[in-house]
Amino acid sequence: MRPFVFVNIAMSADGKISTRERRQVRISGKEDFSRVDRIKAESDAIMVGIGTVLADNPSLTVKSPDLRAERRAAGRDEHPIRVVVDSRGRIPLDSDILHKGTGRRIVAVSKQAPPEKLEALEEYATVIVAGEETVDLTALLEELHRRGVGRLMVEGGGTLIGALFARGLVDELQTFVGNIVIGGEDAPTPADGPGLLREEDFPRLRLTEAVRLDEGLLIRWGVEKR
Ligand SMILES: NC(=O)c1ccc[n+]([C@@H]2O[C@H](COP(=O)([O-])OP(=O)(O)OC[C@H]3O[C@@H](n4cnc5c(N)ncnc54)[C@H](O)[C@@H]3O)[C@@H](O)[C@H]2O)c1
Ligand SMILES: Nc1nc(=O)c(N)c(NC[C@H](O)[C@H](O)[C@H](O)COP(=O)(O)O)[nH]1
Repeated sequence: MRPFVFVNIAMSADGKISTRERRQVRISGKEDFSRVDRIKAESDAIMVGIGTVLADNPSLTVKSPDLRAERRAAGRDEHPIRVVVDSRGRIPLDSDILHKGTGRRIVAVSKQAPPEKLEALEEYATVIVAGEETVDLTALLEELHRRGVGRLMVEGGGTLIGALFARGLVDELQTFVGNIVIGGEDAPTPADGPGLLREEDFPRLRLTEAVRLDEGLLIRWGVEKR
């Protein structure tokens, strides 16, 4: 058993999620950021790859005091569990994700992570070891489910999202398309990594919503079961 997994990503009109230097870019407007805050508050956990932590240093906390109060009233932590997928345990110990906001953190590593780093990390987060070289995403999702995660939001980046799609581990995709053009063949996109080759392996999507938001478009897709 694994959680319901949905991906939320903001991309430019030309399909890029940041610059070729992997510098964070503001693609969403106010309306989209408040939508993101709401879907975050509705989740049990929120997951990113280490590339996103190193590039953006996000805290992944719920920003709205009202939404935090709603979670508390429902007997939940103020913020969803923050999960970092970090094969070699590269996460800096002063990352915002380990410090900002109350609540639980999980760092998922593979057997390649140095034991002394894991020991230091355990002061701030629960460490889950899954996989030999990279993190075994299927095993990680099963472990998160065992720990009570029913609804998991994935905030990127492209490498992690590409790997989740390739393994058939995504149930829904929410894409905000913003009104800028970033360009660059090396700029990250919503599903990076090696990509898929055979058409029969491509995840098929079902359009569930397309609405104007800010100066862009929010598109929601369900992923067909294979
Ligand atoms: N626009 C947006 O909504 C948005 C959201 C998040 C990130 N970003 C951007 O994305 C970029 C970061 O993305 P990225 O692709 O470099 O990194 P990422 O966040 O996808 O992290 C990738 C890393 O995860 C680790 N990993 C461990 N196990 C793995 C597995 N089984 N499969 C895949 N990866 C595994 C690897 O170390 C890998 O390098 C940054 O430029 C950031 O600004 C944009
Ligand atoms: N939805 C969205 N629109 C964007 O324009 C953009 N650049 C991101 N990027 C995702 C990313 O990693 C963010 O930086 C975190 O969603 C915010 O992290 P904070 O909790 O505020 O620290 N996400």
